[in-house]
Amino acid sequence: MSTRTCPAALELMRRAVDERSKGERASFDLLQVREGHKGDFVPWIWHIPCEEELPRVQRAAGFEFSPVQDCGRAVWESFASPLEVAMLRAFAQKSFEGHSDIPHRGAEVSLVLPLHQTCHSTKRTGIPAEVMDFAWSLLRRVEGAILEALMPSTPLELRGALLRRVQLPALTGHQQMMPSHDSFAAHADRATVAAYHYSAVLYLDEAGKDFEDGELLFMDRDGDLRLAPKSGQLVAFTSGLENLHRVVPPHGGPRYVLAMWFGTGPNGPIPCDELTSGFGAHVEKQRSTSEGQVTEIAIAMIIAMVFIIALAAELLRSLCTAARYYMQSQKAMVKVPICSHTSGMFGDHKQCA
Ligand SMILES: O=C(O)CCC(=O)C(=O)O
Ligand SMILES: [Fe+2]
Repeated sequence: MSTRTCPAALELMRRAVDERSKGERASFDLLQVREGHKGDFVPWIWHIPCEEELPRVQRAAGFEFSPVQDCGRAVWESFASPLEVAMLRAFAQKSFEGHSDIPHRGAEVSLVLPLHQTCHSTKRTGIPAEVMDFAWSLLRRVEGAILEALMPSTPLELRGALLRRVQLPALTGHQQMMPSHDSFAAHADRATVAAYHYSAVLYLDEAGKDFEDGELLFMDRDGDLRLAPKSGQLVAFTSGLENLHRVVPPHGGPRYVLAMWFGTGPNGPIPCDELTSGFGAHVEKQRSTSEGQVTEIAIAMIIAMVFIIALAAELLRSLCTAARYYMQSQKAMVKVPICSHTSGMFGDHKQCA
């Protein structure tokens, strides 16, 4: 069974989006609604009723799952250190901009891909071990934070992790955003991928500083709740329709995030072909670039060799000519006798050497 879309779930989501997109909507700052906050080093936690219809239609369509009993959202204001943020950003930039052979899909690079047991051998290309170790431990920390704040009833399994850059106007070519993954459209993560039960987003930039707008909006029935990204901030939420959300398009700079999804229950790892779909285009591009470079170098070497051979032939010819002249002049010098004339009592006398 595919872990991906279920048409009935998508239809439900479409209806919820229609219903919540009508008319003027009130808008509040999520962090101003301070229920559940206990102190500076603990997350803001909101418990909200679960949306039951989505899991129901997914189960009817044959998707297995462990029910998510407690729904909610949570925000950690400084979850990742500035060094961790800088490392993730640098790694994302490097992979998007072609300075490595890390597989990416448009402006997304998957961190889960190289760690996946069945994809591991074929797709572990170019990602430095220290980056993977660091990313892996960060992902485990996020998992631990979700377990603590949102209390799933069964252990979590990592089912997706994408480093993503959103930039407007969108870049073209191999760095363009994936239309199917653009988070500007209102959605519930679990409606688009049935195996996603908990979502988390780590922000690597700051709204109002690195870009304008770009807030995450939870589209609640009574209005929108805005969360303005801050560097190092983590937001986690249950992935059902209770957390229908969208991203306000940012302006004036790229907006980097690490988006992560976890699942409970028996789905198991997402099949390799689903995880790898669309990834790796840049690797191919790089290969063809390096093949092109090899051809160019070979042509340049052949031209240089022809030039050197012609030069050497010319040099040899000049040397031979010079040597011939020299030999001839030597011969001429030998053949011409050097004579001296002397006159004496017994007549003229000629003596040649
Ligand atoms: O970038 C964000 O703030 C949210 C991203 C998101 O909703 C998603 O990737 O599903
Ligand atoms: Fe989402």
